[in-house]
Amino acid sequence: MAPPKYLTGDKAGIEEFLSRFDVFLFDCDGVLWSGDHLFPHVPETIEMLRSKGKRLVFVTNNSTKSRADYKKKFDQMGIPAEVEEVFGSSYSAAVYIARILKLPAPKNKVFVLGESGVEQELDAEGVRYCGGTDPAFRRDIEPEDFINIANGSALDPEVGIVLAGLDFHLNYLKMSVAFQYLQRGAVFLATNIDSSLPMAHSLFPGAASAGAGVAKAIGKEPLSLGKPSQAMMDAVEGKFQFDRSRTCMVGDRMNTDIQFGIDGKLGGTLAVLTGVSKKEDFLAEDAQTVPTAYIDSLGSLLG
Ligand SMILES: O=C(O)[C@H](O)[C@H](O)COP(=O)(O)O
Ligand SMILES: [Mg+2]
Repeated sequence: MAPPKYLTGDKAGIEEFLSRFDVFLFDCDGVLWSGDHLFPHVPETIEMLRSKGKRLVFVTNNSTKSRADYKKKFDQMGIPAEVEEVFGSSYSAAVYIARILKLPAPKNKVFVLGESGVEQELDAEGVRYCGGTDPAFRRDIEPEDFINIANGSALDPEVGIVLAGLDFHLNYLKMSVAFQYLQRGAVFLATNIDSSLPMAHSLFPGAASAGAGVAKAIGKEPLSLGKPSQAMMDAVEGKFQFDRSRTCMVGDRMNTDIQFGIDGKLGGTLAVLTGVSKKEDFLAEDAQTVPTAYIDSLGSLLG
C-alpha cells in the first residue's frame, strides 16, 4: 500500500491533488467542526473548492440531526451549503427502510433508539415509528414495566424494526423494550457503528456504544446503514450521480470515512487530523486502512 502523501504546506501538492477530483464527499464531525466548535478556515476552504467548480456532498454518520437540521447548523456556522447536499445516516436508514426493506404493513413500524434527526427522516419517507424522543420513555423502569413488557401489553404490535442510532437519552427501559421487539422477530438496524463521537475536542460514546447493550442482549449486531456501508455509497451515488474515479472522500476516521471511500473504489481519500484518527493509526506498518493523502486540518487546503 502506497504511503499517504502529506499535503499541509505543500501548495503544488495540494493543487495537483485537488485537480484529480470533481466531487468531494465531506464528513462533518471531526472535519468541519467538533460539536459546536467550527475548525479554523472551514467556510473559506469550502468557498475555495466551490470557486474551482468542485461539487460537494456532506456525508455524515451523525443521526441526531436531519438534513434540515444540518442546513441550519451550516447557516449558523457560515458554511456555504445547501440542504440538498446533505446525506446523513438517518436519511440513509429511512431510505433503506422505506424503499428497500419495505416490510408489509401493518408490521412495518420502527422502534427508535435515537434522537429527532432519525424521526424527521422517517417522517420524510412516510415511515411510522415510536420510541425515540417520546418523553414516555425518559424515565426509570418500574416493577410493573417488567410485567407489561413481557406480556406485550406495553408493546406496539405493529413494530417490525428496531433502529439504533446515537441516543443521548438511552436508558434501561428503552433497551428492554427494544430487546423485547427483537426477541419477537423485529429486524435489527443501525444508522451507524461509530464507537466514539468527537465533541468539545474530546471523545464521547458513539452510536455503536448506544446500541451495544441491546446487541449484546440479543446476541447479534445490527445491519448498519452508515459509513462504511456500501449500501450508503450506492444511495449517495444514486442521488448525486458522480464518476467514482473523480471523487474523493474527506474524513477524520479510518474505519468509517476512509474505509467508505476505499471500499467504494473512489479515486481517492483524504484524512484530516482534527478528529478521531491520529496519523500513527495509518502510518503504522500494519495499518489496515490507509488514505491517499492527509492534512493537519481542512483549512490546510488553502495552502
Ligand atoms: O457516534 C456517532 O454517531 C459518530 O461519532 C458521529 O456521528 C460521526 O459523525 P461524522 O463524523 O460521520 O460526521
Ligand atoms: Mg467524522
